[in-house]
Amino acid sequence: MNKLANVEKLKESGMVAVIRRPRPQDIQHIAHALIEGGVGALEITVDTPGVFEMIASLKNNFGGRTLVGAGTVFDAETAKLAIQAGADFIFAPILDLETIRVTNALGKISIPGVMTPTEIVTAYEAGADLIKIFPGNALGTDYIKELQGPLGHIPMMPTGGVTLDNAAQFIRNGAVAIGLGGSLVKKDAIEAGRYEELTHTARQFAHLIQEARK
Ligand SMILES: O=C[C@H](O)COP(=O)(O)O
Repeated sequence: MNKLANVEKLKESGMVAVIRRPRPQDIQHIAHALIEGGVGALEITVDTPGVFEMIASLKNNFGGRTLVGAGTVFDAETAKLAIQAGADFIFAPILDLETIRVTNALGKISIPGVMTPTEIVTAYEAGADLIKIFPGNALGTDYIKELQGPLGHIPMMPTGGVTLDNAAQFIRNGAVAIGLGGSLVKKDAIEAGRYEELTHTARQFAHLIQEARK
C-alpha cells in the first residue's frame, strides 16, 4: 500500500498504540488484542530489546490489518534500520530534520514530536505527514483548540497522557488522531495475560473517537 493510503488508514482509525519495551513472549498477543479492538497503527519503541525483529514479525503476521511503526526514534540511522525491518511509520518525541528527510525518501510516514507553533510549522514544512504534539496532556486539550486558527491545516496527533477522559476532547478540538501508551497498552493486564482488556479499552477509545468526530 502506498504512503498516502497508509496515512488515511492511520487517520481513519484515529489511534496509534505506543508499545514500550514489551516482553518477547507478549508482543503477538498484544498486537492481536489491539487490532481486534480497532487500532490501526502499532508502534514499538526502539528502546525495546529485539525491536527490529519484533517489527518484522508483526509486519509478517498482521501487516495486512494494521500499520506497524517504530517509536522513540531520535535519529535517521535508527529510522533506516526500522524501515529496513518493515516499519510503515517513524514516530518520535523530538524533531530531527534528517529523520524526516530519510523517512520521506524511503516512502514511509514521518511523525515527529513537537511542542511549539514554530516547531509544528518547521516539522510540517520539512515533510512530516502528521505532527505528534508532545506531551499532549501537559499542554492540554485547549492547546490543540487554540492552534486550529492559524495552524488548522496541519494534522496534529496529541500524545502523552491521553486517556479515556480527555481523548474525545482532543478530537473535538481538532486532533486528527491520538497516541496512546499506558492508558491503552496496560502493563498490569499484559503481565496477568488479560489481553481482552486491551481489546475492550481499544474499543472504548474507538467509540469515543467516532462519536467526537460527529
Ligand atoms: O511517546 C509516547 C508516550 O510515551 C506515550 O505516553 P502515555 O503512556 O502517557 O500515553
